[in-house]
Amino acid sequence: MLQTSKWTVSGAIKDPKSITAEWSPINMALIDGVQVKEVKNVIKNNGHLTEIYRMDWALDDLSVDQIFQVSLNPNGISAWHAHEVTTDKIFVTSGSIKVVLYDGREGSPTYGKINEFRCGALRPMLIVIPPKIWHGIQNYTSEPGALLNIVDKAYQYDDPDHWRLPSDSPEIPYTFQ
Ligand SMILES: Cc1cn([C@H]2C[C@H](O)[C@@H](COP(=O)(O)OP(=O)(O)O[C@H]3O[C@@H](C)C(=O)[C@@H](O)[C@H]3O)O2)c(=O)[nH]c1=O
Repeated sequence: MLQTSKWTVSGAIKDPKSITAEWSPINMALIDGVQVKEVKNVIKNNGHLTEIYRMDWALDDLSVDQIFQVSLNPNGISAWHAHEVTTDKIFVTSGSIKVVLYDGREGSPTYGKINEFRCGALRPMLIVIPPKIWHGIQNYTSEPGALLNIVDKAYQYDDPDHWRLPSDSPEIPYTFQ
């Protein structure tokens, strides 16, 4: 590196690499079984179109049994959720929402791993969350946000496939800031 005269000041720290050439965070090795399908908005004269889900993306061979929407108030947090047999396919459709995953499956090759995605209108993507993966969402903006959840097993009113942990559970090595 070219030696230059001293120009920094005490305490200055040089940035490490933080992003790949495809504009993804560098430490984003996915939890085993998690898939991400990034899409691009089609901008039209009168707005834009965004594909949410296609069977021919061939992400898995699961059916679509139900789609529901979750809105998240500004600065809202909804965490932690897990399902034993249901796969969540989450797509943030408005605002910007952080989607955080944690692999608590003992024996998994990515046991203990966290994935954090910032997604929404600015960076549209479908996140496939296999069963038994803990997940939480945070609207870290002051604007409303919403997501669609495409599931392969519809919500069972009498016996929900849904486990919860508090958003600040020490069991999951993640802190919502
Ligand atoms: C999922 C669902 C819930 N409900 C009811 C059950 C409950 O009284 C109320 C809130 O449901 P939940 O507690 O599951 O909602 P919520 O706590 O927002 O959980 C949701 O958060 C996102 C991030 C997820 O990952 C999903 O697991 C989904 O369950 O809505 C339905 O009527 N239909 C449904 O399809």
